[in-house]
Amino acid sequence: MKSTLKEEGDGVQDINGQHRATEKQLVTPRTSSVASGYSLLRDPRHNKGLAFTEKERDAHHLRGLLPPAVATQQLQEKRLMQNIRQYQLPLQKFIAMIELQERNERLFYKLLIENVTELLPIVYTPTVGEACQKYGSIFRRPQGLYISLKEKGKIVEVLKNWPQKSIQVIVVTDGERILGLGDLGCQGMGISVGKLSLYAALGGVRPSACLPIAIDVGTNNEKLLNDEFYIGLKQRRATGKEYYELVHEFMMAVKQNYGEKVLIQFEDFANHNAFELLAKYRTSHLVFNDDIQGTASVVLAGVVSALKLIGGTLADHTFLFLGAGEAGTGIAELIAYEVSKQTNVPIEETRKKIWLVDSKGLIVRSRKDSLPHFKKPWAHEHQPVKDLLSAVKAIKPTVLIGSSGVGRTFTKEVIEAMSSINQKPLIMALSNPTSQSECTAEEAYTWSKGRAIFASGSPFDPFKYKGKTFVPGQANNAYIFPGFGLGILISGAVRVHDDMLLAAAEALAAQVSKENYDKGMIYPPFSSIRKISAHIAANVAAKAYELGLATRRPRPADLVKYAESSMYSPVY
Ligand SMILES: O=C([O-])CC(=O)C(=O)O
Ligand SMILES: [Mg+2]
Repeated sequence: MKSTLKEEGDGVQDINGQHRATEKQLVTPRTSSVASGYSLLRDPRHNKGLAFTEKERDAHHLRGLLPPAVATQQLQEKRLMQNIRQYQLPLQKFIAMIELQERNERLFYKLLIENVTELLPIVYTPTVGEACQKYGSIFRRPQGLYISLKEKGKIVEVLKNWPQKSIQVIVVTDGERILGLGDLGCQGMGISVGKLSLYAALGGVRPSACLPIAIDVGTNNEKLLNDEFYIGLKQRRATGKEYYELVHEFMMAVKQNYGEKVLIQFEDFANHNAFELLAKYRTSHLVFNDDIQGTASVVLAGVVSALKLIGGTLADHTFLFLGAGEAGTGIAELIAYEVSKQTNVPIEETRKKIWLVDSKGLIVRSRKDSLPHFKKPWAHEHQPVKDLLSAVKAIKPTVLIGSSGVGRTFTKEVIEAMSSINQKPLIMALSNPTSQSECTAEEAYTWSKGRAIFASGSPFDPFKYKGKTFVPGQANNAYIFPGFGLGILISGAVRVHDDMLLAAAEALAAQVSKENYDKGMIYPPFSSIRKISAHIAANVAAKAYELGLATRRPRPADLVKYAESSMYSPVY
């Protein structure tokens, strides 16, 4: 199927064209038309470097500005990969990739798509975490919009300063809980940029339709407050009314500027704000919280897929979580919701096979009054249990999920206890980056004597145990949000519904092959992520139509094909 719109000039396709005007129609004093000559070489969106052909060199006033050799995109890729592989440190590779993104965007995406297994850990988790920690000292060009308390009252104006006018996806963070690394303030921008690079590379959303945003209300990170290179406001975090007013102004300004159909992804907000913002805006805006909803969907997919290895139905299993924040309670709720749909048992009942441990021990009824609202549904009847190991012994879970943000908490004793209860314990160590993972792949396989089915949020290399190679899966929301976003855009969905998260999980689980299972994998490999994303997008879009939330008419007959044909291609 042919895509409906093709943008002039940059050879990329639009996937949600209803509101869109072409770049030409949108020319205002703030935008410039496509550059030529010297400025073309410095325009990352259109630059091709040595790959400009003889004809293009004549047409765009490039004669003499480039050396005589004409390279293919493949040759450019080869050279760049050679260069990147020479760097020892992941952060050096990260900087090389950012510089490429700022120099030649299409080459950046081509490289990322074709070498996704190697480069995902560089532009994304875990390296992006280190990059955010050091963002001030490695700062180059701004890659997104910074909205701080100084911009209060002027946010519409700030949005207008961004050169691209037809935005389809915004990733916004306030930097308070970046991965499992805590408060990184304004330097959380690195996460917004990284997530949106994945929207384009893995989900095929046009890069020019993506807008990374950091909301800066200060930071409580002393180290950053005392860091001379810190790029954010040097003050402690604003809270309460001041905080909520700024966020509200932002939400309203987005709608005013870009209309109803821009997807706003909340990323790495602290628990106390994440739940509240999602609840507040999900009925009035097209919002998605990646840490609550994206993580829930990817983990549900992993558990459903793992049933082929561990047996039983979803309803047969007992779940124990370490960590009862956004990820933990989000996953727990989506699993309970799915079981309830499958069995026709009310969700209040299906929650009872899901237990959560937080820093104070097992969440039980006697603690209910002192719990924040998002933990209350999990306060089941049980005597107090003080730590994870005791909880494993008391609850006897079949599935253990780490979402605590605290590394090395799945100890040898915990994994051994899981292995004594289960023939094939399912162990998911979700916290990021690698330093915060609840255990390593090596630990899970060794301590379970090769019996664990293991997946983790951050990537681990395959591990050989007693002659067998185990390939750990990466239970990271990166599998979900790019395809999920694409599904929203191709259907013109105006709201996110939990059933769309189930649809995404179902599509992802369906992509795991026998070959994958044979290696112990419960997710398909990232190398086929564009295909996976198209299937996720199609399933999400189908659900949006079914729920009456889709606005694109007519509904494309073959949604997988339509998703594929709508995807951004970085080929020159
Ligand atoms: O960014 C990632 O790798 C996954 C995620 O959302 C988080 O850990 O907060
Ligand atoms: Mg996150």
